[in-house]
Amino acid sequence: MQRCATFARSYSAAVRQRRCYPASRRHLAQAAAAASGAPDELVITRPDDWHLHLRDGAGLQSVVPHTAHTYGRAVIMPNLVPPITTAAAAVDYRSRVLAAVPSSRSAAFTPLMTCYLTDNTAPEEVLRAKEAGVVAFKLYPAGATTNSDSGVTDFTKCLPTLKAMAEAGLLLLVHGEVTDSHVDFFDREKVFIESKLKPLLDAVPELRVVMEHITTRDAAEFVAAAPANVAASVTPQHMLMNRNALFQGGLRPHAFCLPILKREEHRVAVAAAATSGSSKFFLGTDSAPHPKHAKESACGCAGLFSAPVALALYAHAFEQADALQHLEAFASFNGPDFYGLPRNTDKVTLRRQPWAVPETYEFGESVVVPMWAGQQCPWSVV
Ligand SMILES: NC(=O)N[C@@H](CC(=O)O)C(=O)O
Ligand SMILES: [Zn+2]
Ligand SMILES: [Zn+2]
Repeated sequence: MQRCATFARSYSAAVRQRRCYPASRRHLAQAAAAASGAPDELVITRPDDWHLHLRDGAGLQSVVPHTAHTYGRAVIMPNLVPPITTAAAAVDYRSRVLAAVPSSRSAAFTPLMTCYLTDNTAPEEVLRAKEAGVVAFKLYPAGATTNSDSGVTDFTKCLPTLKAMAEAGLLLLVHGEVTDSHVDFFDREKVFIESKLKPLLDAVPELRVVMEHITTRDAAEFVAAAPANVAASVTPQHMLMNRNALFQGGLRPHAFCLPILKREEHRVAVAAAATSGSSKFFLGTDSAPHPKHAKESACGCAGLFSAPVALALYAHAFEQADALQHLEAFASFNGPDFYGLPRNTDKVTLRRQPWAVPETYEFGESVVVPMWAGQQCPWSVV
């Protein structure tokens, strides 16, 4: 709020001084930025998306180009129907993803595959996954989110497998929510940290763990204080939106994702952690497309499709926090460093050039409503 007021003031001052009316929204924004000393252009190392849902079939063809266009690599989530539970299935899925990459980016975009952890994943599967170039296993507590019915019911059943992962250098990516019906929906993440994540880390202290899509002050503080083998990915929606977005003038299915948006104090804490410059927090959009009709339903699916707009919105969130100087590390350095992979070497350019986010994008036979649909996004990826 404070920041918006400052912008508004400096914009009017700029217009007054020049005694003219800028011709376009871009000029308006640039005038405001110039008056506040903010940059109009950011050139950063090409980012990676460390948490992405691409689906399969015709939908996959529609969404892959949005990510391949901007990012060097993406960690591809395995929650298909049926889920990708084996190294062999991950290898097949990787070839379908690669076939959907536009030819202009085919040599430049690398999907990093994951496998879905179940109660029955054998330690040998971890070794096969390692051989196949799979980078991580994904822990979905059974029933916690979209397509998670085969998820883990009790992590102690997986201990030998988790130990094999630590030995092989594979990461564990965690959807950090409990599913007990007596736990308030908005407390699922906080309760998960105490009742599941801490015991898991005590049992396998050497395992590299990413707490995915953190949404609470509790998670931000937990990760910041944890040892160096624990990190977190952060989505644009959890930096920019609080739970009021779910009820703005009526029920808003396109703001529904899991973990669900939280109170403003949690948004502030998550945004502060992401923009702090700490190397423990990195970009993971959790872009999760669902057909428009599946969201606008009596029992709507969870997930925001952010791939076309996420990087620009992260820039917006970092600017709101006066922390644009930390955007590049968050988007392009902290993720590969944590995964033990090289950083990208080429660049992308963001320009202060507002654009109206389309109401829909093509999604197979259907359409998908993106995050920020119909709203102005102040930054563009050139
Ligand atoms: N984030 C979501 O709300 N949905 C994701 C699943 C997930 O990441 O939990 C999806 O696959 O649709
Ligand atoms: Zn999740
Ligand atoms: Zn996800």
